[in-house]
Amino acid sequence: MEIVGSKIYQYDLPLAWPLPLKATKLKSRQGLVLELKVNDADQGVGYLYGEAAPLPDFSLESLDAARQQLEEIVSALAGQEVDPESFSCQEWSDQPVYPSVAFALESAIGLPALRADDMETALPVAPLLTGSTADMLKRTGSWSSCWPSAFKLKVARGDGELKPDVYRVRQLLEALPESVCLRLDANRGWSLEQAVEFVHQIDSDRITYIEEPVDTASDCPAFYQQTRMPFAWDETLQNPEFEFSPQTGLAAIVVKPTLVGGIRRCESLVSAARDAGIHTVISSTFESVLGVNTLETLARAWAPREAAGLDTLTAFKQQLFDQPVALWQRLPGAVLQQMELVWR
Ligand SMILES: O=C(O)CCC(=O)C1=CC=C[C@@H](O)[C@@H]1C(=O)O
Ligand SMILES: [Mg+2]
Repeated sequence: MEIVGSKIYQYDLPLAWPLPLKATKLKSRQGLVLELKVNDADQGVGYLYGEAAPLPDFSLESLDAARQQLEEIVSALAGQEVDPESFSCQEWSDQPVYPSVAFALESAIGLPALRADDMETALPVAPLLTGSTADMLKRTGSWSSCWPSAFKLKVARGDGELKPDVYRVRQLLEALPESVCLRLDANRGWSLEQAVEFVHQIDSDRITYIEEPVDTASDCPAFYQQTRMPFAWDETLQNPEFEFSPQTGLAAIVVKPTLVGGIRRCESLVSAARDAGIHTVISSTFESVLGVNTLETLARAWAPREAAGLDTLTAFKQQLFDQPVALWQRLPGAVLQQMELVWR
């Protein structure tokens, strides 16, 4: 496949409420959309898209740095032949490629090769509960479709106080059918003692796992030993030096390509986890609908039966687009015009 041309657009989409991250409350979400014009021996000329949307507080690269690196790599790719099945963007840069940039490039080029034949069967998703306990109970209380296997919610957001989390989890478990579990995410917000104490105060049988339960990752095995509560890795995977090796008590890896890297890096983590019998949850980072659609394709390819962590579009007041966009087609003019063309 030949890269015939490329453009980079920038979006700025309002969020439905200020999104609490670590230090920041985000009112609008910004990101880059890469458009590649390609010529494929079988398909002819077409358009492929990728999204680079570093998340403030979570990504190490800024939007400007991502944009600059994306420009450098697409310049190097102009007129070049690439193999969608093995394309690795690191081969086109002297610098370590930022995760968000690798995700944009490798998903734009590699996604057609990963698309499953069956894109119709619904992908299971673990809905993300946000806001106050009342907001969460309102959402679960008016649940009208099939119950998911699990909901996800954040814990350890207070100032070290365990009580609010304990009450919230107890209330939710009481309100939900017995068959529904919770996935909790502490984002490394607890000490080992706090995490252990928390588990002792809840009905741990209906907690699938706690993502990053403790502030010191090397304490995870001790956490499991003292509680028998499975844990999952998210932040741990974001260390570029990280190499997968299974640990007792590790239930799942929560893979966020925008924060971990491109298809090649994520694929190697997913396959190492699979070999070790560890679950993979593909998860989003508040990307636009374009990025979330890409992540859905990856989830179908890598972990089709696992409830994916893709319930983040509800945070947007307005979506980049509402209609399905066919592969190889150019995005409609009205969608492109909503964004700023920042490079061509
Ligand atoms: O993983 C999911 O189910 C949804 C996404 C999600 O929870 C997150 C996305 C990005 C940053 C955090 O707010 C949070 C996480 O840490 O997992
Ligand atoms: Mg997490």
